[in-house]
Amino acid sequence: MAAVLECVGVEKQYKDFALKPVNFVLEAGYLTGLIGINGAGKTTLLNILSGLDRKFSGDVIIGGISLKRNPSAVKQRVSLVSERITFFLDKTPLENGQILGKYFDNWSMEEFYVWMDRLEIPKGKQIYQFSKGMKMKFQLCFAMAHRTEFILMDEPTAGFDPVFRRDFLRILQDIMEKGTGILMSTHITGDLDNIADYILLLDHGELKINDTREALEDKVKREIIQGYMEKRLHIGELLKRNGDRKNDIL
Ligand SMILES: Nc1ncnc2c1ncn2[C@@H]1O[C@H](COP(=O)(O)OP(=O)(O)OP(=O)(O)O)[C@@H](O)[C@H]1O
Repeated sequence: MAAVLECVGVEKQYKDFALKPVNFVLEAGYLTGLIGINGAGKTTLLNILSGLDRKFSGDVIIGGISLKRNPSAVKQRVSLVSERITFFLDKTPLENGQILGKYFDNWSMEEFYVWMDRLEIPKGKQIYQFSKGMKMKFQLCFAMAHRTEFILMDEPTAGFDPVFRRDFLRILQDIMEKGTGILMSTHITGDLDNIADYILLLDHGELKINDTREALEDKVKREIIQGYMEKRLHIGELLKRNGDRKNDIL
């Protein structure tokens, strides 16, 4: 059975912001889009889910293991791709892999090479010389070599050029085909078209939508049809007002 990540009543309070109890379940092998405007709480939530931020209420359970009780075991099963994550910036991707890879049970140097080749990461260049997009790609390579069941991505497309943005969709599909679950935050909903299976919408720290994309599409289609019907009624009304009694039926 595919692993699940359960977010159970996760709450966090900052001075001027509250993440209200958040509950949802992610399934490995699917992509969930986490949508919200600036300041909605996306990064706050992703930092908690990845085990980076330990000061929160509630719990995160992956494959039955509690983040609160066993953070190191959970961190072996989830990785975070985020602009805020730091590696050894004065070292090369290869050196980072050699130094940090040994902390991860499932680390594969071979997989690390394969992904660095695929994403055209200069293996021998120090990371501080990388552009924003290159750093994000490097982190994705690192996450793939770490071979976790879930990858959390915080606005990954922000630094990508339009050409790579398109390639990135193919990459996400390949990752999912390997059985990995993806939770990807964005405020560009177009990034999720044709790829997201589930949608979460955060609004001022509150989870307002937690649904499949299909269900949301059906709802919108129903609303469009409803709108169309209303328009018809309005036209009927117009005709009536214009003295056309024949169209009373409308
Ligand atoms: N360390 C902190 N101390 C106090 N408040 C914080 C801290 N980190 C974040 N916040 C606040 O929490 C709220 C949510 O921030 P967060 O970064 O999670 O939003 P976001 O949805 O990721 O936004 P963006 O799309 O701009 O990245 C914001 O109001 C922010 O000011």
